[in-house]
Amino acid sequence: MSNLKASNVHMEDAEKVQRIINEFVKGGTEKLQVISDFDMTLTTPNDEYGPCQSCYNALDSSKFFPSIYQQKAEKLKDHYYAIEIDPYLAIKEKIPYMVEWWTKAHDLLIEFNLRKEWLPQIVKESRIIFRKGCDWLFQQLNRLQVPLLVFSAGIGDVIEETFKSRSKLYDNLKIVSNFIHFNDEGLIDGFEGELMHVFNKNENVIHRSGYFEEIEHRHNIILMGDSLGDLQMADGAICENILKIGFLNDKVDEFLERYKKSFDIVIVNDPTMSVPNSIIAQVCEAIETKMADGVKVNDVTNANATSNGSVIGDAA
Ligand SMILES: Nc1nc2c(ncn2[C@@H]2O[C@H](COP(=O)(O)O)[C@@H](O)[C@H]2O)c(=O)[nH]1
Ligand SMILES: [Mg+2]
Repeated sequence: MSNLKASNVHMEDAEKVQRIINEFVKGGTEKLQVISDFDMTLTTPNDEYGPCQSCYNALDSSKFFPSIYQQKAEKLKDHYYAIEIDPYLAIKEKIPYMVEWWTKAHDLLIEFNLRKEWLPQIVKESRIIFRKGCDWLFQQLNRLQVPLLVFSAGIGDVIEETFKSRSKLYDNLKIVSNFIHFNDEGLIDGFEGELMHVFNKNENVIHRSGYFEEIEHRHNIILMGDSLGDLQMADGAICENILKIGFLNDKVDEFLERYKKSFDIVIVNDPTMSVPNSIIAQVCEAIETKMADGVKVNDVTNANATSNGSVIGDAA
C-alpha cells in the first residue's frame, strides 16, 4: 500500500490526519460515508498508455459525431479549460465562464443529436479509465455498505455507463451529475435539473434531495476531489469528522500550497487510488480488530497508535 510519507504525498498537519482517522475507527463503518468527484479523481488523467479522458472528452472525440462537432467541442475546451485551471483567477471570477462552457457544450450535444444508444459504444471506445485500485475501493465500500456518493460536473449517463462496463453499479453507489434527458425516440432534448459545473457543487439538488438527511448518522466523511471546487461537495452533509483528499494533477507548482491549505492530504501525479485505499484498509482493519476482540474502541485506537506509531502507519 502506498506510503503516506512518499515524496508525492503532502500533509500540512499529519497529526490532524491521524486524529481524524482515529475518529473514523472509533465511529466504525456504520458512521462512515465517502463523497468523491469522478473525472480525474476516481478516473486517472493518464496511465501507461498516455493521457486519459473525462466524460465530456469521451463525447468530444466520439466518431458518432461529425468532425465539425469535434472541432467545435475541442475549441470550447481549449478556451475554457485554461480558465478553469488558471491559478491567478479567483473561483468567483471563473464561475460565469464555467456556466458558459457547460451551456455551450450541452447546446452542442443537442445540436448534433446525441442518441442514447450511442453511449455504451462511446464509453467502450473511450479512455475513461478508473484509477488502479478503484476496484478494491468499490468492493470494500460495498462489502461494508459504506455509501459512496459520486458527485460530478461531468455527464451522469456516461458515469453510469462507465461503472456498468468497467466496474459495477454497486447498491451503495449514488451518482449526482448532469443527466441527459432523452425523448421517446432516444434523442437528446435537454438535461435534467440544474446545470452542475465544477464550481457549484455546494448548491445543488443533492443538498435538497434528503440524501444527506437519510444518512445523517454517517457523520464521518472521506471527501476526494481533484479541483478546489470539489471541497464544497460535503456542504449540507451533517459532518463531525471529514478527511479531505486532493489529487493534484495539473499546474502542480502553482497550486500545491493552495491545495495543502485546503485538503488534508494532497497526492501529486499519482495515477492510482493507493493512498485513499491504504487509509481505508487500515481504518477497516482497526475496526474489524475491534469487532473481533470486542475491545472498547479507545483501547483499539491506542493499541494501534502505540503498536505501529499511528493508525496511518509508516509503510503502506
Ligand atoms: N473536454 C471537455 N471537458 C469538460 C467539458 N465540460 C467540463 N469538462 C471537464 O469535466 C470536469 C468536470 O467533471 P468532474 O467529475 O471532475 O466534476 C471539469 O473538470 C472539466 O475540465 C467539455 O465541454 N469538454
Ligand atoms: Mg474532477
